[in-house]
Amino acid sequence: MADEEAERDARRVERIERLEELERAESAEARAEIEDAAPTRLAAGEGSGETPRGDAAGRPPAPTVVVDDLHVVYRVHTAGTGRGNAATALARLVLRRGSPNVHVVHAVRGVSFVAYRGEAVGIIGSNGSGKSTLLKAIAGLLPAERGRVYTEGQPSLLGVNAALMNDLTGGANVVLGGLAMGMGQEEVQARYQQIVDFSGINDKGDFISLPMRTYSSGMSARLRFSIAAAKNHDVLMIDEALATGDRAFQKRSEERIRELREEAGTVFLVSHNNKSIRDTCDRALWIEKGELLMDGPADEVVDAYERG
Ligand SMILES: Nc1ncnc2c1ncn2[C@@H]1O[C@H](COP(=O)(O)OP(=O)(O)OP(=O)(O)O)[C@@H](O)[C@H]1O
Repeated sequence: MADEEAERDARRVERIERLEELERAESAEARAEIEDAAPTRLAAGEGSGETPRGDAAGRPPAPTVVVDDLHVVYRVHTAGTGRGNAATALARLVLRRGSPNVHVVHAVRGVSFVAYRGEAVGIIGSNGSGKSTLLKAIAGLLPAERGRVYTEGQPSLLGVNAALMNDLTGGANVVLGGLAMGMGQEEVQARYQQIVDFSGINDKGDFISLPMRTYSSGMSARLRFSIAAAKNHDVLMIDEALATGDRAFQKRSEERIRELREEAGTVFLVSHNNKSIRDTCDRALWIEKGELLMDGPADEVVDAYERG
């Protein structure tokens, strides 16, 4: 048992060193050399029990996200009671006790996994189990209390709460969103109609010229997904967006997610819709109380989750 753990740790360290080497590599040739030199076991999926597919030449796939013993803690400052004085505050400092008014939530507890290019990874678990927190930490929006996250490229978190400007029209938000994702003016113009058509916002009238605050939550979520999905991402993380669209939109989204994966990206999908996870993902992580309970083929993990 201890040997297995030591072996796993050694593999993690090797993977991390290789990713750091990749980060430092100055040219595409140097990166290709490092990737070619990677021992196959570095590319084998830890915990999933599956060896991820390689490329057409049989080379092992490149890791895009390495999460290593990640812990994320929220500290919520609750309203004080007004009691206490400088002496009690000093005692707390000296005794290294936290403030009684700080509520600590340990939302992610020691999660480790490696995701690869071309994978779609579903994240499932009950309410409050830590799924969204995990995605935010991978996107770099929350700091790790302990452990580390390594990513290849800039991960994009697409949530139903992603910030668009509610007072602006849907159309203006398509332009803003495209620019914010790094597209040029011309590219945004070229893709504008495709984004609007994909979202289906104009299917029942000219809604795209109305302010977004007049949209239903489903319409807003569809437009957000359509804007984000217009670009190719190294790592795209989607939080529940599919749950809010109708069946036709969900089908289009699943198709687009498949394309994004084929374009060599990695997609993470948080959803309470088990069918979406089964249809869209090949692998799933089951998170419960902040811990990784199971990591494996999506069908097997969802089956186990449904059995409870
Ligand atoms: N901003 C925050 N401040 C403090 N605690 C938080 C915050 N966000 C989430 N939490 C807590 O962290 C834990 C994990 O929440 P998280 O939103 O990651 O779960 P989830 O699995 O995505 O839940 P759901 O399925 O309901 O969306 C919960 O106990 C939640 O109360």
